[in-house]
Amino acid sequence: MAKIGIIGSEGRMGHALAQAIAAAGHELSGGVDKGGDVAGLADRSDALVDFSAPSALESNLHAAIGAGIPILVGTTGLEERHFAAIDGAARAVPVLQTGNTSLGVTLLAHLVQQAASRLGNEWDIEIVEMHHRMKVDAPSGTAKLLGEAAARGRGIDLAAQSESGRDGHTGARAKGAIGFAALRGGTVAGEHSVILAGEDERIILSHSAENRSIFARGAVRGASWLIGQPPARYRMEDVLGL
Ligand SMILES: NC(=O)C1=CN([C@@H]2O[C@H](COP(=O)(O)OP(=O)(O)OC[C@H]3O[C@@H](n4cnc5c(N)ncnc54)[C@H](OP(=O)(O)O)[C@@H]3O)[C@@H](O)[C@H]2O)C=CC1
Ligand SMILES: O=C(O)C1=N[C@H](C(=O)O)C[C@H](O)C1
Repeated sequence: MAKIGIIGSEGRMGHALAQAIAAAGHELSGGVDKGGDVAGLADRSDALVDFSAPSALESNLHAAIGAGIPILVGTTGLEERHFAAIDGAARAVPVLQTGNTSLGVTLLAHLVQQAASRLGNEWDIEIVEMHHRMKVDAPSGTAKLLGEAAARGRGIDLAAQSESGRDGHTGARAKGAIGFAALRGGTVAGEHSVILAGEDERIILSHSAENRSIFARGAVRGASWLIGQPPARYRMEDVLGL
């Protein structure tokens, strides 16, 4: 049994995570939200799980380092400086960062990488996602993760070849681009489709999250797996043995 602390405990994911911690037989060591004592939470936890906001990331990493415990970062909307901070923290403690903690999306990313590597760049890749009306970042962390998988398969740099936010006279699609489209509405937990569009045919690889429990279960599995691992940066693939 592990003592797991939640950052963002009063949020949608925080509530789902509290249930998943109990269901897995672990102990909830406590939770913090904006302005809370994250260092104090880290001191009484075996691992931290962060589903909060990018602005909280650096103090969360410091708290994990201060207590010498692992941290799983599920927060999305992260930028380059956040990834640099994660790399730095991973020299001191085990850190797992992912845009999606579910088994299904982790496997989907593998399938996308394989499909992209086998099909030439005359096959256009578009990633479409839909989430609930309260989501604040776009494209979703999962869409970016799937885009990275497709880019790895193609052997290209995603940042240099992504197209998003098309509007107005955009001109023709650039050959080899990976496109993103984000829809928002209702209470959708998470829908992602990777469309590989070729001459006269399309392959569509999709994942539907029916509720947040899949993310919560994956996060609990990831956090408990991190305990006892040496300091490094980990991925959900490591946890799930994929
Ligand atoms: N990786 C994955 O598998 C998944 C990732 N996510 C991501 O997790 C994040 C949270 O999602 P969700 O639960 O829906 O969002 P919510 O807005 O429902 O919850 C966020 C929580 O974080 C708290 N918070 C905000 N700022 C801070 C801070 N500086 N320090 C500590 N706590 C803070 C909020 O508190 P307050 O209200 O006081 O601001 C709130 O309780 C998002 O980035 C989302 O994209 C979501 C699902 C799955
Ligand atoms: O904000 C959400 O709700 C979700 N965020 C993650 C993302 O940005 O991909 C994961 C999931 O799709 C739900």
